[in-house]
Amino acid sequence: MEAGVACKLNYPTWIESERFGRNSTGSLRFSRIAKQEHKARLVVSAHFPVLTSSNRFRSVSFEVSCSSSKNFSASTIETGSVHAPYDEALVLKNKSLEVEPYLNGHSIYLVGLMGSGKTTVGKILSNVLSYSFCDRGKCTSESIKEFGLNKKEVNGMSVAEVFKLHGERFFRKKETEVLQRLSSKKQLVVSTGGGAVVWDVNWDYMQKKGVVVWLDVPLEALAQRIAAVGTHSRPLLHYEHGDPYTKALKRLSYLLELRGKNYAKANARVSLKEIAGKLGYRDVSDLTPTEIAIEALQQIEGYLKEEGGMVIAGL
Ligand SMILES: Nc1ncnc2c1ncn2[C@@H]1O[C@H](COP(=O)(O)OP(=O)(O)OP(=O)(O)O)[C@@H](O)[C@H]1O
Ligand SMILES: O=C(O)C1=C[C@@H](O)[C@@H](O)[C@H](O)C1
Repeated sequence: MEAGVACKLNYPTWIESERFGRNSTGSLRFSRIAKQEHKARLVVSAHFPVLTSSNRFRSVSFEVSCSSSKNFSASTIETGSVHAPYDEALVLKNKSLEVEPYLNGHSIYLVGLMGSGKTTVGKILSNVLSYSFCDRGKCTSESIKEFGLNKKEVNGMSVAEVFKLHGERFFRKKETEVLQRLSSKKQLVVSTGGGAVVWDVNWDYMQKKGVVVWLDVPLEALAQRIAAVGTHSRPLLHYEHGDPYTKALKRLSYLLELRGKNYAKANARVSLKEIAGKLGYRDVSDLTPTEIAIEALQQIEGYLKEEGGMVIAGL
């Protein structure tokens, strides 16, 4: 009887469809009752190892035991292993559902050096949380019509042109105006400019109804990303000489020295080095933007739990 029930229930399929969470290692137990025939209860205990960059599948070892309404003592009917895929979209969704009650509508402000992924990760977070995404003022929500201060244009000019014509200070003032206007809104994910952390007043605006999250990416990885797309749209890199990678690395090192203590004031820090270490990856470039977004939610949850939930003024 037991083997027959086990075959019908196809337990490797459950293992693949169950939530494994994103712990780097651990174990799970779950059971199903087969209504047909002898009302048997099958229990699967699964143990899953650390993820490695070379393999985004987990080799899950399992033990299946079975008991029936007539015979309560469980007997092991099979042990073995299956390859369970790591479904990052599902993990992200589950994490967002866990975080939502703590977040309670707080906006998320992403800060970090240029190229750190504020736009890329921000879009993923806004989708999964159903928040409006704002790239320095331009928001996806129709109800928020802000002055545009996004990457492509400020009053019709590129950021590079604004820096050239009006200077950095003018740009920063506009950035502050945008943050001030966004500060009264909830349910936003905001990708801020790399230098937004420098002016104290911006912190008051970001933290009024928001949690500030620092995307902490190693300088070499940032320089690689920027070199891949070119430095033309990032005016602060134009002060340096050399090939795009060298220009980016030099300027970013200088900016980090200047701003490091400001980024460190963020409520939550997402360190790519730490995530790569936890997941057993050799290099931060192995991390997907979704894996980074999951860690951001994890860090936000940690911060809000520590703060006793909804402590941010006005919520
Ligand atoms: N996790 C990642 N892995 C690899 N490339 C990434 C990752 N995240 C972002 N990128 C790439 O890095 C570049 C910069 O990303 P993005 O525009 O999201 O950063 P940003 O912090 O908004 O930058 P900026 O402040 O300069 O506008 C883009 O080309 C993007 O595709
Ligand atoms: O680090 C900075 O100061 C900047 C970063 C980019 O996001 C742009 O907002 C602009 O190039 C300034």
